[in-house]
Amino acid sequence: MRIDIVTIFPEFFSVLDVSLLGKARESGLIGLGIHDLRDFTHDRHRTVDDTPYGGGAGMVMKPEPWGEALDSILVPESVVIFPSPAGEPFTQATAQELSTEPHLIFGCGRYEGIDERVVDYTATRARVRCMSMGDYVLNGGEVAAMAMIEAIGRLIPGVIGNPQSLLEESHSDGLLEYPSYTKPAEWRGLEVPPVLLSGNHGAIAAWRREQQLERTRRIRPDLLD
Ligand SMILES: Nc1cc(-c2ccc3cc[nH]c3c2)n[nH]1
Repeated sequence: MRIDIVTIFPEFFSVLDVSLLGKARESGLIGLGIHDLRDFTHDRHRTVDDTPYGGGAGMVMKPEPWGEALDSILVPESVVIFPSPAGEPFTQATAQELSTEPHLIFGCGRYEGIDERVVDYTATRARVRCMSMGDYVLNGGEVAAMAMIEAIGRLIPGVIGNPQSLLEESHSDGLLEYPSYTKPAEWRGLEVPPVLLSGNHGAIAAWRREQQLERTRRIRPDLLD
């Protein structure tokens, strides 16, 4: 997979050079390109925003720099993702779906957002997804893009050492994950559930499934609808 990111804060994504995704890049599993939107401006002040038509507070990102930036990286197979509080919910299912794509482009907005014509025009040349990370408002798309890149990247075969662990996490099967324990067997008067020390794998699997269902009912009943 190749991932390209367009942003006015390219340094924000330098963290992708380390940890899990850093290794995936070194091994060639993920190609990464980070593009400064201001490199696609032509005025002395490298202007990327202007006042909104129709009035209102704040500034809107100009379409021209976005058009040139996306022209420089877009191919018909691309999926262009615009983080947005007005987008469709990004879920584990979305991450799974996008992890099979050959090319993702993340368009990180700032200010009050990007001129809508950028979304409309880009949709004539590639698939466009406006995606929300949740019902709260960030100052820009970079944090959302970072979260999506991590959620997607870790699902790419070969990125995670033990793919079995992907099968047992929250949301991988539509339920919250079961509680986990490790040594010591007793800690500050708290003991590990005895079934986990029994060696009875059938009983352990049944207990874990029940824990998933109980947790999901208690914490996220909406997942059971
Ligand atoms: N889930 C979520 C996305 C955002 C978001 C995404 C892009 C921009 C650009 C300017 N403000 C933004 C906010 N907030 N919350």
